[in-house]
Amino acid sequence: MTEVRLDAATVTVPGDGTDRGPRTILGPVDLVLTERRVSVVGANGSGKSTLLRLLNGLVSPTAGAVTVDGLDTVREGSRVRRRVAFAFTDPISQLVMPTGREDVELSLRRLHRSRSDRRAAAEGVLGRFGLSHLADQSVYDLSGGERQLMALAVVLATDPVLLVLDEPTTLLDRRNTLRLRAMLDALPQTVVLATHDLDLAAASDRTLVVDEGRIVFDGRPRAAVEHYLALVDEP
Ligand SMILES: Nc1ncnc2c1ncn2[C@@H]1O[C@H](COP(=O)(O)OP(=O)(O)OP(=O)(O)O)[C@@H](O)[C@H]1O
Repeated sequence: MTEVRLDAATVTVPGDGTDRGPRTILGPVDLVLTERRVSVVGANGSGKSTLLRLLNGLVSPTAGAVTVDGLDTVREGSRVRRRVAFAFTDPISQLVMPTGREDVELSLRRLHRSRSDRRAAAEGVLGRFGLSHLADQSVYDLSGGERQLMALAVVLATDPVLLVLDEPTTLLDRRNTLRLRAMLDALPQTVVLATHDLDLAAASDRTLVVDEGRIVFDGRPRAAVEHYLALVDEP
């Protein structure tokens, strides 16, 4: 079981040189996450991505601490990143190689030094995600949904213990959303995801509602969604 711990984690950004001074965009947040599926909901700009980015050290807390299985995301950043995969909303920012196969192989370079081992392992990963037939197609020629699934295969290739997903269904149609949900359901990994898709949020074990940089609700998904809807419906 993976444990994510935030101890008074706070993110303050410097002033922008105008009249705005430093601004706390998240926190302080105290959390211990051990559930297999955690979702994060909140309005645009509420701090969801910032919270997610703390989990693999993409953002460092300016005060407090974040640990994953006891590893500090700042002091032990590279060890944390080997355990925590992060998938961005837009898969094209994840796919850096011309084809999915090359991208999966790139992910595997640390695990498999020999080129032939890497090839074989990549084939296995692509097969596992039903993407073998798209492996050699330019990533720019994939549909949005195919690209999203390919990006997930790339980050999951190294078998991370925690998968962090920032709005994974934003670019997907209903069919691909359902495909992605089925794929997530089958994953053994712990998943923390931010989403505006309230059905997806409700399918988790625990939901956090973020508002203006604070966790304003933390609990059962259905109750969290109701809390969030009441919040956004306020005049
Ligand atoms: N590096 C930064 N410097 C200054 N402000 C930032 C920085 N990163 C985020 N912010 C601000 O912090 C707030 C929270 O941003 P964040 O991306 O976490 O929100 P979000 O809930 O993920 O939003 P969305 O649903 O629109 O993706 C926003 O007002 C954003 O402009």
